[in-house]
Parts: sequence; structure tokens; C-alpha cells
Amino acid sequence: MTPDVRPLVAGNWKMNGMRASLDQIKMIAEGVRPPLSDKVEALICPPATLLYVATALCTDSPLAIGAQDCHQNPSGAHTGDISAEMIADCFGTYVIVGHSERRTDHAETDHLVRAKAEAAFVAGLTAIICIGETADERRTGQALDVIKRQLSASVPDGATAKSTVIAYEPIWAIGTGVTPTSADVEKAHAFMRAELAARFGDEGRKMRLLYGGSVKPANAHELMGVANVDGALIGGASLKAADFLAIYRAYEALLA
Ligand SMILES: O=C(CO)COP(=O)(O)O
Repeated sequence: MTPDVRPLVAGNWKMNGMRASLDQIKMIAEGVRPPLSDKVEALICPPATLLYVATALCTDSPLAIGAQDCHQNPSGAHTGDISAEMIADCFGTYVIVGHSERRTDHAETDHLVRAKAEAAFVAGLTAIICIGETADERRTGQALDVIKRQLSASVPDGATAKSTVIAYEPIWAIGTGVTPTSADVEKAHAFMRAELAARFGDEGRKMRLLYGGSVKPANAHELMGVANVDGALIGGASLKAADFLAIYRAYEALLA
């Protein structure tokens, strides 16, 4: 955790979720409430097909809804893409950019990720910019170099603590059930904090740094308790309301 920073527990549903899954969003919306929601923010990023209905389900809940990607342009001939403005028009408030699965599946570069984050800012969205090293990069001792390069090239110069969240997701920990040790997470997050503070000053010191990769109810308390970890980006365990809420509620003990 970082003093005076409101943590964010975010779910990334990836390419999962039919209309029937809206029940899970309803349950999460009901479970996210004061006093915890005053201290810890909760967010679900369903597939774009469910975005508009999902936000309609959350009008009476502090649960935020976001998207998983946006195009770098505001509109135009880009078949299959959605713009940041369209997300905002559906009452989404966040967008994930640069997830490793998009970097791999769609050959997204740091340069493109930065342009997408800039498009998110223009639309008034908060961008969750994802970074993280591969297993090979880690094995060969390059993890911090990769983090440094991705932070410097993917995060726009105009980033602020309000407009930007960084998600550190070591690729080898995504969907594998394997997580780094707390000491490794602490080291990576301390490094990111120093890099961001050097570049953005106070904004960088307050920017939320999420950890992502095999977060589940059983390890949430330990991982969320690490210094400079200001929340989680959760894949698989965010699909079930009970698991997502159990992770969210790990903060009850951490903030007590
Ligand atoms: O990629 C992730 C979130 O963006 C993490 O996925 P898992 O929680 O399923 O490992």
C-alpha cells in the first residue's frame, strides 16, 4: 500500500462473459458498498458487448465499469475497434491498455499503447497501462530493464495520478497460478515508484500501481499488503462475484 492513496481492485474479464454473467456484475455491485468502498475502489472491465448494460446495473453502486482496450483514434474507418469516447459514452470510466495479451495477439507496441492511453485521457477516462516481463526476460535478469523501458515508452508525458494507473503483470504469472514472492513484487513496485516519481514528481508518487497475475482470495491479503502495491488487476478470479469480493474484502483487514 502507499500512504494516502486509495487502492483499486479491478477485474479484467478478458474474452469471457455472456449476458448471463451480468448476474455476477449485479452481485459485485451489491457487495461493493460503504464503508469499504469509501476507502477502496472496485472496477470490473467486462467485454465491450456487455459494457453499456453493465454500467446501467451500477447506477446505484460505487462499482466502476471499464473497457479492456480502445483505439488510438477518436473515430473513423477502423472495423472492429472501439474508441475511448464510445466507452465514455457508455458511462465507462476506465480502460485497460497494453495488456500483454493484446501486445502478443495484436502486436501492440509501447508506442501504440502510449497513443491509446493519450486517447483515453482525451475522452476523460483513466487508463490502466499494463507492463511486465516474460519468463525468459526474468530468467536472464532483464525484468527491471523491461519495466523501465515499458514505463518510459508506454506512459504518456501528460500522465497524472488521476488519469493513469499502472498494472505490473509479469507475463509468466498470468493465468498460471504462479506468483512472484512478496519480496519480488516489492522490488518491482519500488522500482516503478522510483521511476515514476523521478519523471512525474508528486503525481508519480501518488499514481496507483496494481499487481496482476494469479491474484486470488488466498493470496490477496499478502500481495495487497506489499509496499507500493495499490490494488490488483484480476483475471480468472474476477469472473465469480464471490471470489472478486473476497479479494476486495482483503482490504478490510489491511486497513483495520
Ligand atoms: O491478466 C490478468 C489480469 O489482467 C491476470 O490474469 P489472472 O488473474 O487470470 O492470472
